[in-house]
Amino acid sequence: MALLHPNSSRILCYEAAHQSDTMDMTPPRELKSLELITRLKRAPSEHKGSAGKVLLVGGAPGMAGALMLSGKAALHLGAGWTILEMLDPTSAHALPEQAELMVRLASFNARVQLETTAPDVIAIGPGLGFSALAKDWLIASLCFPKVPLVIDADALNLIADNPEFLDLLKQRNTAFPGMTVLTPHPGEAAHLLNITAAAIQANRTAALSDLVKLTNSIVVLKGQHTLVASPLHPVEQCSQGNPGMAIGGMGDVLTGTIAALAAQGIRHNLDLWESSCIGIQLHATAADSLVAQQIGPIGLTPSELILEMRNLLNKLL
Ligand SMILES: NC(=O)C1=CN([C@@H]2O[C@H](COP(=O)(O)OP(=O)(O)OC[C@H]3O[C@@H](n4cnc5c(N)ncnc54)[C@H](O)[C@@H]3O)[C@@H](O)[C@H]2O)[C@@H](O)CC1
Ligand SMILES: Nc1ncnc2c1ncn2[C@@H]1O[C@H](COP(=O)(O)OP(=O)(O)O)[C@@H](O)[C@H]1O
Repeated sequence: MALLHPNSSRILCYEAAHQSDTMDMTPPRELKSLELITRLKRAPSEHKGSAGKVLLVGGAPGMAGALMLSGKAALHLGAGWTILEMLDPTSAHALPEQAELMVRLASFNARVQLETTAPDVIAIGPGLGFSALAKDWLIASLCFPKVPLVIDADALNLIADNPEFLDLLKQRNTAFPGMTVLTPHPGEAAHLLNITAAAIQANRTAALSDLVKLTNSIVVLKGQHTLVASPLHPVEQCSQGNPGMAIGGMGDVLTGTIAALAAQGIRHNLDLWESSCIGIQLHATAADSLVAQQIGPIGLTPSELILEMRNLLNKLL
């Protein structure tokens, strides 16, 4: 399994180091977060400011779709405003099929842009790439105070490759505990821990615990039976979900979903941990619901999942 990795001695050490943990480890608790959705019920007087402003960063050339999917998810899961900071110049324009999204061309003044926009939640990573512009936005996001921050995809790879970004992440978590969530798939988790995806999959609970220790963040380890934990919360496991979700863009949708829930949560008494847990379970439950209607597993799309999440959320209010 993991022994094919060029750095196989590191993996052997990793697996050996976790053998005793594995034996002692109690199984993760089952994630049961959907009852929290009632907190999102809106008072008759609420306005878009109550639902919060989500700013999403990513969409480098060739991957604009990733950011659009996150944006569509944020919009349909209830964010008051959804702003896309798009890195691809040819895609940074209003989207006729989703005119509600506010699309901007990301430029090299990320810190000033963030200060001017004053988002309630930032999410960074879907299709972000590894350019100097991507790094500028990641640094500015990590340094932006107080608001919940969702870190996904290439933003995780940038943190894995640049120790100074990991330091910024830790400083952020010291100053604002519980305000940052990372959503790696096993490939990104492997990059962060400098092991293989196979080693992550061989002991997901131990890998998650190492990711929490490494980053001091809330961490969502995606894949079959997604796991979530934080420095303050033991591991919980999502029982829902299915292989119909194995399609590019599904993770981007989760990122936008968590961001939208966290933005509403600010005025609806949901913290980032709770918003992340709801997002994970709603995402997987919606996929199961679509498969039960024969919309998948084959050919289930992230865009269809967004609409099913909206249905479920409104049913559970
Ligand atoms: N429409 C678009 O523009 C899309 C753009 N995307 C972007 O493309 C970039 C690359 O991301 P990708 O995640 O596609 O590719 P990556 O190369 O980052 O990761 C894929 C690899 O991760 C590992 N992996 C992932 N999930 C796993 C699992 N459940 N079990 C075991 N191994 C697993 C596998 O080794 C797999 O080959 C990101 O910026 C992403 O946001 C993707 O989100 C797909 C959609
Ligand atoms: N077999 C599976 N069972 C349950 N969930 C899955 C399965 N395959 C993928 N998923 C879910 O789909 C999503 C895929 O995310 P990710 O790999 O980041 O996609 P992308 O980067 O292409 O948007 C995650 O939420 C993951 O948990």
